[in-house]
Amino acid sequence: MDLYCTRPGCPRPVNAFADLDHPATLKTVPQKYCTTCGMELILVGRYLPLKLLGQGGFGAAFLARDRYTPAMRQCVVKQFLPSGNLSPAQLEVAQQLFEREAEVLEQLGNTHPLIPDLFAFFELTPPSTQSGKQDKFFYLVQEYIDGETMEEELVQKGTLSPDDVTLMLKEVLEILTFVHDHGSIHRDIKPSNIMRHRNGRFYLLDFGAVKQATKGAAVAKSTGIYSLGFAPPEQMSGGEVYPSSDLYALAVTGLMLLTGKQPNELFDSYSNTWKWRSYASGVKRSLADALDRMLLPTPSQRFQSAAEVLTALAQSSSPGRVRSPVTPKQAPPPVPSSPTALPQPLPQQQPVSLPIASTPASSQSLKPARQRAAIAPFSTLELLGAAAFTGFEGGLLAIALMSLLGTSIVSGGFWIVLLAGLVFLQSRRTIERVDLLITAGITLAIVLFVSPLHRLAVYFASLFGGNVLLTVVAIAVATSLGAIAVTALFRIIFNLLSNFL
Ligand SMILES: Nc1ncnc2c1ncn2[C@@H]1O[C@H](COP(=O)(O)OP(=O)(O)OP(=O)(O)O)[C@@H](O)[C@H]1O
Repeated sequence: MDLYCTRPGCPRPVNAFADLDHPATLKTVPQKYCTTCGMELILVGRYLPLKLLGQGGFGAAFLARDRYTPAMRQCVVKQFLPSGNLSPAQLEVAQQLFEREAEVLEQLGNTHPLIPDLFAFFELTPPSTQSGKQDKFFYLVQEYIDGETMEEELVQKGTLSPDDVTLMLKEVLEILTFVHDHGSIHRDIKPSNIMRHRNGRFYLLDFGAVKQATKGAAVAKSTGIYSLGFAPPEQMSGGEVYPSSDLYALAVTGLMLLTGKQPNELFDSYSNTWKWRSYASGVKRSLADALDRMLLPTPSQRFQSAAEVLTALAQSSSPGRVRSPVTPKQAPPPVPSSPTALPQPLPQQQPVSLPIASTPASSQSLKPARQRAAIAPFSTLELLGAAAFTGFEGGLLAIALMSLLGTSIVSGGFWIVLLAGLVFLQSRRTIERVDLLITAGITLAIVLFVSPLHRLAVYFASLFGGNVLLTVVAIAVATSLGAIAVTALFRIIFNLLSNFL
């Protein structure tokens, strides 16, 4: 079994322990330590971190198992890990936010089925890697939701259907009704904080930014923790936030899922309106109108509760033409180009900012979601497959071009341009998987059946006594293997470097 070291910056966090493959040893072994940095791996002797799930503004999240439950229940361990050089005041505020997430999960998660349960909250003080010092890490263990965030779903699907979006909105609105009724405001609703479980139910995650509202008034001063592009004007300006502030962010989330576009692409700053309807078809009028009302700039103009939106959505309305958007009476927020949680003024107007972690995982999360939505990252297998294809094509193109133009600068130039074009098309995922096989098959057939294109292979076949078909295939396979080897070598070097740097 592999255990993941949770010490921030550990150069080799993955530790393999063959003895832990035996359930009896796994249950009874007192502790395991990171072979690189000496950090204890079994957190409080109970939780086994297996892999890094992601890294947000205030910490890292790990998939883990609880060895004190009969089925070694899966769970998520979140570690408090504020990034950057924080002043003691900033650190305290950031720590308060993390502790608040634990408190809210304990209150809300353990009573609502669609908010993750809190399992544990503890701190560890392992010896630091700098001699004589001690580190201090805070951990929060919560229920693991086996599914995908809406952000991940958007990456795969491009857009979601209006019915799917309505389903998501209804479930999240039900959860928000519960959250608001309990005097809290989530304040960070966005696609990456909504998860669809494999059983189809939607969950609301990440209560790190939640704000307890004053009982009765149901308003709270903004702490300035929000996600750009999703937060309403009152939150952006550091003013009071309301239940309708969450409705605004939920509506932006809905637009993003319906259109596959980023908030800044949908917000027209010239007319101060959200212009999204032309990007989404088949949206029922009741849904479109509800979204527009949730997006009004003044909190009092919006629906006043999640329950009101649910009622509006329940009203039947036929698909087709929808009314034009409601014109806001007040200037909406400036919509920035990247929907990322950013540092802002903190509670009681403290001039404190909380920078986001600058680790590789976090910098990935800082990329505009659209880039990730457009092109999914390549797995190692896909990368090697692409290398095999490029090498194969490279071999065939070399035979064809040299047969036609000889071994000249012109044929070399053409070869490079064609290969670069193929690599570009693959990098954009314009051609992938079965397209690669079809393209390789067609190119092979053309080179084999158009005789001027395989003159070079005829020459080699006569030299070595083989037949033309085998010579062509042998050259293409050899260049394909060469490309795989080079790519694998670069991949290994890249992995090694990223472990050390
Ligand atoms: N309870 C959970 N169950 C399953 N996966 C989870 C759970 N909580 C978090 N995750 C996964 O871990 C990832 C990181 O979560 P985390 O809350 O630390 O950061 P984030 O939401 O990506 O960032 P930010 O703090 O900027 O909102 C999430 O994107 C999600 O995929």
